[in-house]
Amino acid sequence: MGLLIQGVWHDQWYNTGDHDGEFKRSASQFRHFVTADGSPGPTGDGGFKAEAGRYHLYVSLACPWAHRTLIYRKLKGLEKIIGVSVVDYVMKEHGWTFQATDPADDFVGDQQLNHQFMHQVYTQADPAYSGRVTVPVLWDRKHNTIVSNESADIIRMFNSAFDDLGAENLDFYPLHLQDDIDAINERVYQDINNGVYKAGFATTQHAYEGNVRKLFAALEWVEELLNSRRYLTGDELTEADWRLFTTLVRFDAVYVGHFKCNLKRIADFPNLSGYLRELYQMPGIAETVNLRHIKKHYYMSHETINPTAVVPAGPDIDWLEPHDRN
Ligand SMILES: N[C@@H](CCC(=O)N[C@@H](CS)C(=O)NCC(=O)O)C(=O)O
Repeated sequence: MGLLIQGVWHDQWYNTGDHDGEFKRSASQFRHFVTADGSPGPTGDGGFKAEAGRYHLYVSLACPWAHRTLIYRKLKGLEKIIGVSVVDYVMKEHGWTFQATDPADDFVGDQQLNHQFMHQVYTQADPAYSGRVTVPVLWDRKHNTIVSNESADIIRMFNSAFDDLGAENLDFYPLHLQDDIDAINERVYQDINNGVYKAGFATTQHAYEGNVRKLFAALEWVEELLNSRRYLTGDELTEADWRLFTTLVRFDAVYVGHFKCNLKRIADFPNLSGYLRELYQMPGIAETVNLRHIKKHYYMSHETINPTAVVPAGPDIDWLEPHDRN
């Protein structure tokens, strides 16, 4: 794990020392938007028009943020027009790499730029880049640069910008639900999506306790919401659900043990566990979930948390068990 400083790679772990043992996620720096006509989006510059074959997505199958973008690429039917490159699951002194630890993973590699390391993709976009080298990244082959390294923005682009190019007619951010989605996203992001990291990367008891309690209070809140609602905002499946899904699907396999989020498992919440299975069982979704990469990534990459890099065998989860939600 490391970062780029003025385009030079430095191997260093997250610094929690300046924040009382709290993990602070840094803001994404490439914030342009692909739009149907190339006009500027909510942030960044214009000039990124939706075109078949022009954009390429870099992901880790382990990463919950990158996973959102893979789900959208699948559900919106964008696989033929947006290529993808997958990094290896081990992220250590070189950060994300394109060298497969397991030779059977022939899908690991940089299909677009042929680099060895993800940080080279960043320095190709900006030779003086300073900051973390994160996935996902949406690459523009035309301008030879990064459009965005913010998953929340990339899924909004995938949701609508490619609709004239034959994308599936599905809208996960419909106008009438946008306020509800934004409000739910905010708490889910702070306390659940990022909450598991804030608990897991905390380096003081105090920081850990505060974050793990908030996380479980938020899970109880969602459990309660799902008593009366099929999905987070009601009857329609939206962006809010997919953003929660990628954390839930990793929870019992990784966050309970590795990140010490162990007050309960998702399996112990009747609504959340049925809801998780319902989403998992939707067409195309299971193909985006690689629990081998997920488990190996966390347990083998975070040396300060799991120095032996031993990966636990369980839990044994039956994803295809009926979800009983209707
Ligand atoms: N805000 C970003 C966060 C992405 C992110 O933090 N990705 C992690 C992987 S799960 C990463 O690449 N971390 C590498 C690092 O921080 O050095 C997004 O949602 O796109």
